[in-house]
Amino acid sequence: MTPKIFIDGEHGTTGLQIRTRMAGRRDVELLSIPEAERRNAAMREDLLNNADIAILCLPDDASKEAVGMLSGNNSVRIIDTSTAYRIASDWAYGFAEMDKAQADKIKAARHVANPGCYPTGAIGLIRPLRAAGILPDGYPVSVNAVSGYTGGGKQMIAQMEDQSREDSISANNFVYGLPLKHKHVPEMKTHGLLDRAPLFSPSVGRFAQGMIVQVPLFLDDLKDGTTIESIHAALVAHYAGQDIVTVVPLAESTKLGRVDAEELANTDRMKLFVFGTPGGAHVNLVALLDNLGKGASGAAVQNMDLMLSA
Ligand SMILES: NC(=O)C1=CN([C@@H]2O[C@H](COP(=O)(O)OP(=O)(O)OC[C@H]3O[C@@H](n4cnc5c(N)ncnc54)[C@H](OP(=O)(O)O)[C@@H]3O)[C@@H](O)[C@H]2O)C=CC1
Ligand SMILES: CC(=O)N[C@@H](CCC(=O)OP(=O)(O)O)C(=O)O
Repeated sequence: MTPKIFIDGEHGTTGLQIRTRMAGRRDVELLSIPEAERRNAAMREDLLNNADIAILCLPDDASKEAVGMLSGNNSVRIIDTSTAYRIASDWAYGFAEMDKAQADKIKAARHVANPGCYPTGAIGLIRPLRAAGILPDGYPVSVNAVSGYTGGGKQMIAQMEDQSREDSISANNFVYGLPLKHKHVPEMKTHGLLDRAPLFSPSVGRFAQGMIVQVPLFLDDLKDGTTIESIHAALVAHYAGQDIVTVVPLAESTKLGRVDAEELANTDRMKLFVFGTPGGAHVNLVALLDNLGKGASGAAVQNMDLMLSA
């Protein structure tokens, strides 16, 4: 039988992008709710319970409510794109490339938590270095990032695009998360295998989709003998055989003068770079992705496909 998929929140930013990615697919049947009924709880509950996989594209509270609507149902599998379950031990974390066993965990899981956009970049850079023993216990990790404004969902899109609104945003680039308590920090710490919470400073630019995540490192404070080449080699080994997450060769990245945050917009891929000078004191790790691609909707469809392949 053709598996039935219901996207709860299908008329929002992430939901719409998932729907677009599924358009034309004949191997799945999409259950749909009319836009005007998107908050009709009885209708949602019915559709949720009739799906084989429910993809939740809702704010955290509404996600928890949807999971509650499925509490008596032992067959529906869930992919949640919110922050609600990303460090819950009974949910599989939906970052298939984060280590060798993760894709199989996602395949077998009933409940999958889709990663946050910024954590996808940060964990993608940090976890391989923790696993290889290069990034020692206690290292004070900083994560600096810029996102396209669709990362803020329907509300921020309207604030950036409609300057007649009372709450419009006129800045072309702004830093936020200033109290340093962003909701993505616990997820970066847990799945980045860090013993100290990273210092995370996000920002938004006046472009719709795209993201750069940077993790600067002091080589002297890493495992003895670490070099730009050994860091790059550890990332290359970690992502060997992957095609969605790739590591840019040093010979290529050393020639670059800049990295464009929009380069991977409208793709589901992520590129990792290691910048610095051989023999120098510092390296800067950079992840490039689309906040709505590998950072959200692309990852959700990848996870759905893994679950359907079980
Ligand atoms: N945008 C991004 O880049 C990313 C987003 N995410 C996560 O994905 C989830 C969705 O975010 P995003 O698509 O950006 O948000 P949007 O605000 O664009 O869309 C959310 C959708 O959910 C609907 N909704 C809100 N509350 C309820 C409710 N109680 N019952 C039913 N429907 C409801 C909204 O309807 P209404 O229009 O009526 O408000 C809207 O259609 C969030 O948890 C977000 O954190 C994850 C990674 C990246
Ligand atoms: C630009 C912007 O506002 N971005 C969002 C994160 C987008 C994302 O990844 O959302 P979830 O973790 O909720 O899934 C923020 O900083 O809250």
